[in-house]
Order: sequence, then structure tokens, then C-alpha cells
Amino acid sequence: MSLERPLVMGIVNVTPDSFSDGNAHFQADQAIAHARLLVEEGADLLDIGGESTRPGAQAVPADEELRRILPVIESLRDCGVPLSVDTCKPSVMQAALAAGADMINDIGGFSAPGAIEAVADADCALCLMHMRGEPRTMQDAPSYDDVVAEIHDYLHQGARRLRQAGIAADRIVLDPGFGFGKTVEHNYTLLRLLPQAVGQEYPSLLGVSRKSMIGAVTGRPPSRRLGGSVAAALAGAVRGAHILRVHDVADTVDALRVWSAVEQGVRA
Ligand SMILES: Cn1cnc2c(O)nc(N)nc21
Repeated sequence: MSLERPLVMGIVNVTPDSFSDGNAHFQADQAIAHARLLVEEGADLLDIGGESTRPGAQAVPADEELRRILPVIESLRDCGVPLSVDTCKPSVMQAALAAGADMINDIGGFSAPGAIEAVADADCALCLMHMRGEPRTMQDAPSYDDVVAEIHDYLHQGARRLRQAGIAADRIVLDPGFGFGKTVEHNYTLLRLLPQAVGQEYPSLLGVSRKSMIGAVTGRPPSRRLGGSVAAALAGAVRGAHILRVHDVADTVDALRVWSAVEQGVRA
């Protein structure tokens, strides 16, 4: 995929408890219909997840996670855009790749035993994200001496682990993990200093859509965070983010088109 312009990754939650649209798409058929709508709205790729990663979320067993996402992956193989699968479990990674996934998005940074082995011989893209702790506890008073430097170092140590396993550099995407063991202040510092947090060696993925960092400065509930989410996505695009992981694809695509017209002129 070309990374000359920021790509829009549409979120497809196949979970009953995701923080912003839990239960809305729990059934596979609803998730599939939602995913196809996101593609029509202009999503460049989709991120399919069967286990909520919001703060406080309970873990989901691998068989349940697969029961949720495999029908969705199989049905969307013909949707016209690459499919990313959001999971930390090596067994789910392998099954998702066998079902046709093009990317594995691991909020755990491929740190689980067997995670690197599960993807090393595939040709899929890999998103390595920073998380401090685990969803159930990660927001219990997170603290850093230098949040930007520590996350930069974690991401590049993780990339080195992947490279040492023989994984080509062009398969790797890095992500600071907004909201994953960070205070609101940490999140805005990371967004402001995104280039320093991710470095220049690998493309970056940004996931801020509808998150509590948006609510904290707007006072809006998750269902009313569109304006803040688009603003944060653009702030990331201006700072070089390559993939924007969002719920609201059409609005984000519109915002990027207007920004591009300002920066590069209006295409006929
Ligand atoms: C699954 N998921 C939820 N938030 C995310 C984020 O910010 N980045 C990535 N890579 N995945 C996320």
C-alpha cells in the first residue's frame, strides 16, 4: 500500500463491550455490513477486532475471539481493501492469517510467547503498539520519566526483535498506543511530539478516535467526539502519521481531502 498520503483504517469491532460501539456490531452479519459501509465511505483498510481493548476490558479466550472474527474475515476477503486483525494471541494471529488477514495489529507489541513465530514466515504487515500493562489495569496511575523517549525506545526495541527474527523492515508499522497506559497529558505530549515518539525509520499508526483523551478536553461522551477525533487525526496527519485508525471514516476522509487541498492545491 502506498503511504504517500495518510491512510484511513476503519474500525470493525466484533465485540459486545467496545467502549464506543459495543454490542452495535456484535453479530457477525452486522459487523460485516458495517465494514462494507466503511469501505464505501473510503476506508483504505479495515481493523477487525474480537476482544475489546478499552481500559478495564476483560480478557477473551482465543476460541471465543476466533468465533467472533473468523466469519467476518472470511466474508470480507472480497471487500476490496486489506484486512488488519487486532489481536495479541499467537493462535488467533495464525488463524486470522490462514483466513486471509493482510495485517496483524498487536496492541501487545508481539511480546506474547510465540507471537513473533506466529507471523515471521507470513508476508503480512505488522503493527507494533506500545502499551504499559494490560487493558484491565493500564490506566491505574501510569507514570513515565520521559514518556516520548521511553515509548520511542520501546517501539524501536520491539522493531529490532522483529528484524532479528528475519522480518523485513517494510512489514513493520509502529504505534505509540494512545490511551494504553497513559494519562491525558501523556497522550497530548505524544501527539504533539509524534515524530520523536515514533522516529523516522518506520511508518506510524495513530489511534485516537473517540478516546478519553478527546473527552477529557471536550467534555463529550464517546458518541459526541467526532469533531475532537477529526481534529486529533489531522494533528497526527500534519505530524506525519501514515495510518489513522478511526470509527468515523467518511468524516475523516473529508477532513483529509480538505487538508490536502490546502496543502497541495485542489485536484481537478
Ligand atoms: C485495537 N486498538 C485500539 N486502539 C488502538 C490504537 O490506538 N492503535 C492500535 N494499533 N490498535 C488499537
